[in-house]
Amino acid sequence: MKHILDAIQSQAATTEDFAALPLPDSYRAVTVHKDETEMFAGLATRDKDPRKSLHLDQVPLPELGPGEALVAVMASSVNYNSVWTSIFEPLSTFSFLERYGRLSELTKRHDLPYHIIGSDLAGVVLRTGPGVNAWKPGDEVVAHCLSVELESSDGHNDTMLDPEQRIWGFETNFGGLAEIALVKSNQLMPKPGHLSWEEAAAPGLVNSTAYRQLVSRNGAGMKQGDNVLIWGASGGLGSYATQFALAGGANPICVVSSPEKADICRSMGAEAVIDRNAEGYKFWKDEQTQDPREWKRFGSKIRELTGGEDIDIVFEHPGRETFGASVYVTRKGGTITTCASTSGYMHEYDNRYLWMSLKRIIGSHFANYREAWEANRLIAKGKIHPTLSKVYSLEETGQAAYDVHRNLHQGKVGVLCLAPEEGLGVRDPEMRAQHLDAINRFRNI
Ligand SMILES: C/C=C/C(=O)SCCNC(=O)CCNC(=O)[C@H](O)C(C)(C)COP(=O)(O)OP(=O)(O)OC[C@H]1O[C@@H](n2cnc3c(N)ncnc32)[C@H](O)[C@@H]1OP(=O)(O)O
Ligand SMILES: NC(=O)C1=CN([C@@H]2O[C@H](COP(=O)(O)OP(=O)(O)OC[C@H]3O[C@@H](n4cnc5c(N)ncnc54)[C@H](OP(=O)(O)O)[C@@H]3O)[C@@H](O)[C@H]2O)C=CC1
Repeated sequence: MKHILDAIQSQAATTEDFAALPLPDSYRAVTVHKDETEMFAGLATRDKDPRKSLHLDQVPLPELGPGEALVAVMASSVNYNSVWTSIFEPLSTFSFLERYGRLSELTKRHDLPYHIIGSDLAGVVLRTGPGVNAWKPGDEVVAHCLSVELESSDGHNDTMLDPEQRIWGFETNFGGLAEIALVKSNQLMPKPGHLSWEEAAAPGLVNSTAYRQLVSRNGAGMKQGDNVLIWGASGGLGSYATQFALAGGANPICVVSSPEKADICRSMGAEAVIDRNAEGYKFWKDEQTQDPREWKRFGSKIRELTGGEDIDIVFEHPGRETFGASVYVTRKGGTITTCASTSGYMHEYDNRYLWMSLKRIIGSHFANYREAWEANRLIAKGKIHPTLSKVYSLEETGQAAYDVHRNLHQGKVGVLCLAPEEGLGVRDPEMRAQHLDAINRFRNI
């Protein structure tokens, strides 16, 4: 891999130079193993430890197919989907690989006894397959994680609706937590020049998801002045949702679980912040029974912070624990938009508050290429910033995933893949200097 890294670091290598670089037969990648999917059987979710299930393996280079690209990965990031993969919940991701493998001769490549995970990358294109014209070896890129086949008419209005829609590195193999990744070329986007490799790799998945869920007309279609309730406002998704709300002239009401996280939200510019731990909300009296008085206490706190107004849009992802409260505190005609259920996917809410007050629940999942492109463009223009806190080496990915699983992190956790150290890959230092404080806001806290 050294000659690849040297070419990238030289900044002088041409497209032809990159195209002529010999590719290795194998490379290092973070994997889960098919024969270990039962290793945590009987343990509580919290006790399933990604450090035990994530391996760093030497794996063979996959064959390059039409419309695809092989990318040298300089840096990646940990997403919660990699936590799900590593604890084999809600189901083992090998079932996704087996299903994908049944689709065609080419997709059979993905059905292996190991799963290379990871749904973000920043790096350099090494090779492109037949039919790829928009990208060439040597291009510095980030990759979004939408993988689609687009053979059906269903996906041609909004590619997220393709019946063969998958999340790369979660429902496909050859993901980004590795030295080399295999992507479809329509996952590629230009790497923002003012960011280092690890900063550029951090926003991708969560930034695109938050963009669709909150801003896009496919999601909540946020507008100026909206009161937006953001759960986990300093976490992966929430740290971008908060920035979108502020940049779009809305009013974020940020929910977090510690004074440090509340401070980060304030430093981003949010004024209304709720520390759910300090307030001691108990939306569930026991495993089966919610407590509407606690929804009301939460709603009163929101009214206190907004001058008496209720929520136009709830940015939901904790799921079971918070969903009843989210539906309750939404104003008449308002929207609850959800993309996940971290605390449990069987939600319960009082439907009277939904139908009588004409509220809507919108399901949202990742983003189409255009939405991911628009979200990346905002990063490239310095309107939205990475929220990278801590950076680990590829060897330490298990610990990185453990931090996210245990909610010990802030914003995003990065992983260096081929990049030998942090801070490399900046091509526009002048622009970087203009945004340095914002870029570093989450670092080392
Ligand atoms: C970007 C980052 C994102 C995230 O982080 S998201 C968070 C992580 N992701 C998750 O937690 C989601 C993980 N995935 C899942 O839990 C499962 O993946 C799903 C629940 C989403 C789907 O379940 P499944 O069993 O995999 O697929 P089925 O579509 O339900 O198909 C199973 C069989 O059921 C049949 N079926 C589907 N709908 C119907 C229907 N309406 N009526 C009758 N049958 C139906 C199908 O055809 C198929 O059948 P046949 O097994 O024979 O192929
Ligand atoms: N469908 C999609 O396209 C996507 C789905 N997801 C899913 O969204 C979820 C969140 O992802 P991400 O933001 O990256 O994860 P993070 O862990 O980085 O952030 C989530 C935040 O939510 C808060 N939170 C967690 N549990 C609860 C709870 N029980 N009640 C209230 N708040 C809670 C925590 O903040 P605090 O403790 O400060 O309150 C936490 O920091 C995951 O389940 C992930 O799989 C993520 C991206 C895309």
